[in-house]
Amino acid sequence: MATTLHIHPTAELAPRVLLPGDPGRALLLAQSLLQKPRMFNHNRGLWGYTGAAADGAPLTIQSTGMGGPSAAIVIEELVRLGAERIVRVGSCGALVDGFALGDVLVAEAAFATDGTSRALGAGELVAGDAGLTAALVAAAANGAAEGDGASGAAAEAPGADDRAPVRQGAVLTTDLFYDPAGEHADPPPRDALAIEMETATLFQLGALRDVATGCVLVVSDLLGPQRGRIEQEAMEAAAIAAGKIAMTALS
Ligand SMILES: O=P(O)(O)O[C@H]1O[C@H](CO)[C@@H](O)[C@H]1O
Ligand SMILES: O=c1cc[nH]c(=O)[nH]1
Repeated sequence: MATTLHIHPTAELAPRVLLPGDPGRALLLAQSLLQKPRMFNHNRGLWGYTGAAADGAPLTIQSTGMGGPSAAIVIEELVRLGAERIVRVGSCGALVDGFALGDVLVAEAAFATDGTSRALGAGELVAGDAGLTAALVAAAANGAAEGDGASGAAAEAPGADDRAPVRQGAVLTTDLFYDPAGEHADPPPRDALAIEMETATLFQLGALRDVATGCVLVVSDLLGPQRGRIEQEAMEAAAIAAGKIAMTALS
């Protein structure tokens, strides 16, 4: 079996991959979405799994760890091993009003304010694959219509009826979760809906390596006018909903 310096496959890699940051979320998604999951990687604590998705074809779920440098290593090695379509299933902090904890957001582009994507040559804004993004939006809309998109927490939140069921737009990718300069080193670009740490790197590497990339995010934090942090149980339910959206988009 082919191997790489950091990802040491212990099962086949599927050509389509879900990419959470959190290794625990990789395990949760593997247990929730895959038939007969097998460990794909455990080197460096970056848990990954391969099994059969709902459509019967193989799907790999591989964690990146946190931040662009770790994500860039994992994505590069997955591509070298044969990954063709990759969807990040991440968490984010909403920067604007209108989100509730557990909402799902499709990131169609990322403002590259992190060092990794910039080192890879990203300009100010880097986009994901248009077809994969459209498939994510469609899958999220269907999931929301069936009550399976945003989490129950979002559905019960005050003002939930006023929100579009699926939000799509640009996110801000940054290097710092804890920023000593304040909430953010720079005022966030006005049209960034949320902040997170890996999407610009994923999209830039996708463009460089000719691999289709997309991103669906769960709102785990409210950083705009309203403040809050999601509970673990609600995070897990929303992550499974986001994972289903990503799996459907890759079908
Ligand atoms: O939940 P994940 O996918 O790790 O994503 C977000 O969560 C981490 C920070 O808590 C960063 O990796 C950020 O991008
Ligand atoms: O990077 C991140 C991820 C989740 N929530 C945040 O506030 N920032």
